[in-house]
Amino acid sequence: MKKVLSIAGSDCSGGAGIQADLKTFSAHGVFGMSVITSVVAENTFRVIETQDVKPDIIEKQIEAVFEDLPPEAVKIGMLACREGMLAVAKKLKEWQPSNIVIDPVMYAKNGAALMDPDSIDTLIADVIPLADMVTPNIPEAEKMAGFEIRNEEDIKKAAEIIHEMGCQSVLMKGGHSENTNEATDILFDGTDFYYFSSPRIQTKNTHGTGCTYSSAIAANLANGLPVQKAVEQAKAYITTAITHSLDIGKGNGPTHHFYDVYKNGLQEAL
Ligand SMILES: Nc1ncnc2c1ncn2[C@@H]1O[C@H](COP(=O)(O)OP(=O)(O)OP(=O)(O)O)[C@@H](O)[C@H]1O
Ligand SMILES: Cc1ncc(COP(=O)(O)O)c(N)n1
Repeated sequence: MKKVLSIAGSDCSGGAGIQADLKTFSAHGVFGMSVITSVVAENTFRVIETQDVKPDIIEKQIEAVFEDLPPEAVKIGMLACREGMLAVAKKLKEWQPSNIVIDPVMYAKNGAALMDPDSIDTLIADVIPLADMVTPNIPEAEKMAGFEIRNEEDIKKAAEIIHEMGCQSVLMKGGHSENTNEATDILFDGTDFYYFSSPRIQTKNTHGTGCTYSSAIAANLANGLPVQKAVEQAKAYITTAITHSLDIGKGNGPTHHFYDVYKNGLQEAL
């Protein structure tokens, strides 16, 4: 069985972060592992408080995983602060895993900050260059690229700027472009642009979509799929997981991760 590691924050309400990542890994038939960077007291409608894990403990968790169970892919989610980013970058440079997928989490769905805005320079200089794929949503891409994204040309321009930061590919997620009937993501591999579209589902229950999507991509890469196929199948998975998302909690409910969701997603992708 392939092994996949998530380096991310803990969402005690189970919809996003490490919890979403591990559910996604199980649904993809890979062995999931976790390095927790921050403990977030949050639920479907608010973030109460976060406590960042000490950089030394982040490093030791990574050491514990890699010296014993080296993963075939690594997904990186919430990195709250500069010190945590540097700890992760240091250990990944040391262990050099394949298939690193980085979801540059900056805000929760309700707008609460999950990353110190002052650490964006460290994210760009020290973390992004490690990535085989970076998966920003539109607001995150705007912060990274440094300009407002208004149309498809802007999305492509931002993808090129982010690619220049040293990652192998960039997947621009279109979940936030709410004035269209489609949810379209655009992958840039440094040469070509590839489009992945699904019908836009009318639901408020999208807590954890970004976490789930990047984890599904990492699991697919670990299972040996080439990059475009990994994204295509992850797109089918997230679309089905949103279609069957759960109307629980007072805010944005979570996506659904039953094994049949993966099977259905795969069938839709084929
Ligand atoms: N309402 C929707 N219907 C269909 N697909 C969606 C919808 N919302 C998001 N998606 C898809 O879900 C995936 C995650 O994209 P999204 O932009 O929501 O990520 P994110 O912003 O990082 O997540 P979050 O907002 O939860 O932090 C993308 O493939 C996107 O196209
Ligand atoms: C610990 C943690 N990590 C990430 C997110 C964002 O989740 P998403 O972008 O998938 O909705 C979150 N709300 N909490």
